Amino acid sequence: KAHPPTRIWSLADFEMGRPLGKGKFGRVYMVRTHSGPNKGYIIALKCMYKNELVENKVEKQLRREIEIQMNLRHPHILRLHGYFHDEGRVFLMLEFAGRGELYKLMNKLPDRRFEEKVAATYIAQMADALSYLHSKHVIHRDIKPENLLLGIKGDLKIGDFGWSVHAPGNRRQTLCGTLDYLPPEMVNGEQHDKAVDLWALGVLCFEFLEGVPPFEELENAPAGTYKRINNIDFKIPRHFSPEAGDLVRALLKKKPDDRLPLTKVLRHPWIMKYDPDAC
Ligand SMILES: Cn1ncc2ncnc(NCCc3cnc(NC(=O)Nc4cccc(C(F)(F)F)c4)s3)c21
Repeated sequence: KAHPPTRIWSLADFEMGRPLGKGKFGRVYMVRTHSGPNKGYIIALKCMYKNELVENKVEKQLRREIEIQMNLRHPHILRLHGYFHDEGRVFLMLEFAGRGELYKLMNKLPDRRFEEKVAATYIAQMADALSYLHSKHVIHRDIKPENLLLGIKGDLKIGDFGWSVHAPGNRRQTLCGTLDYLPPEMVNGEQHDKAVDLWALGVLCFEFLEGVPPFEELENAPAGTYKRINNIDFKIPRHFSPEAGDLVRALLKKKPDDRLPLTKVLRHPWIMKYDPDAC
C-alpha cells in the first residue's frame, strides 16, 4: 500500500551540508531543512540514481525497504523520515546518526576489538531492536557492522533495511557482498525465518570481541567461508570470557530453532553482567 505522504519534499527544501559517506548505490549528505515547521532540522540525505537502481534490478528491494522502514519507530533503528524523487534520482530522508558508521570506529580500534563491556552494550541494543523488528514480523537479513551507525550518545542504530523482508522469506535477489554473516540456511538458498538475524547477532558478537568474523576465509573466499559456515567451523578464542563464549555458541547453531531466542539473549549472564538494565 502506498504511503499518503505527510508532505511532498524536494531538494529545494534543504541546504546541502558535508558528505557523510558513499554507499553501493549513491552518496549520503548531511543536510538541513531551511523552512516550514521543522526549520533547521538536520538529517542525512541519501541520493541514488534511478538508472543505477534499474540496471542492478534493485528498485523493488528499495521500495520494500521504504515500505518497511517508514513504519518503524525504535531508538536503535535508524528512522526513515520520508523519500522523494526527481527525474533521475531517488532520495531517502534518514535520521542523522551523530557518531557515524560503526565499522569506521572498529577500524580505529587496536586489532578492531571492543572491550567486553562495550560489546555487551551494543549486543543488548541490537537484541532490543531485533525484538521490536521480529514482533512486527520483519527480518533484517543483513545485520553486519557496515549497516550499523552510532547516535550522538554512542547508541547503536540499525540502518539500511535494503535486505529486510516480512517473515518468512526465501531470497529471490542474488546475494552479493560478504557471506560472512549469512547462516547455513541462507547460503544454501533454503527457506529462512527470523532466526537468520539470531545467527547474524552471534557473528556480530564474535566480530566485536575478536576483530574478525568467525568464519572468515581470506585465501579461498567465498567457497572457504561457505564451507566453514556449513560445517559450523569456528573456535571461541581463549581471551573470550566464558559467558561471552557461551552466548556466541548459543547463537551460532546450525538448526535455526536451536538458536537462543532474543528474550533469553537479553537475560543472558554476559549481558546482565554488563548491562543489568537491559531487560
Ligand atoms: C554515513 N552516515 N554518517 C552519519 C549518518 N547518518 C545517517 N545515515 C548515514 N548513512 C546512510 C545509512 C543508510 C541507512 N539506510 C540506507 N538505506 C539504503 O541505502 N537503501 C538502499 C539504497 C539503494 C539500494 C537499496 C536496495 F534496493 F538495493 F536494497 C537499498 S543507507 C550516515
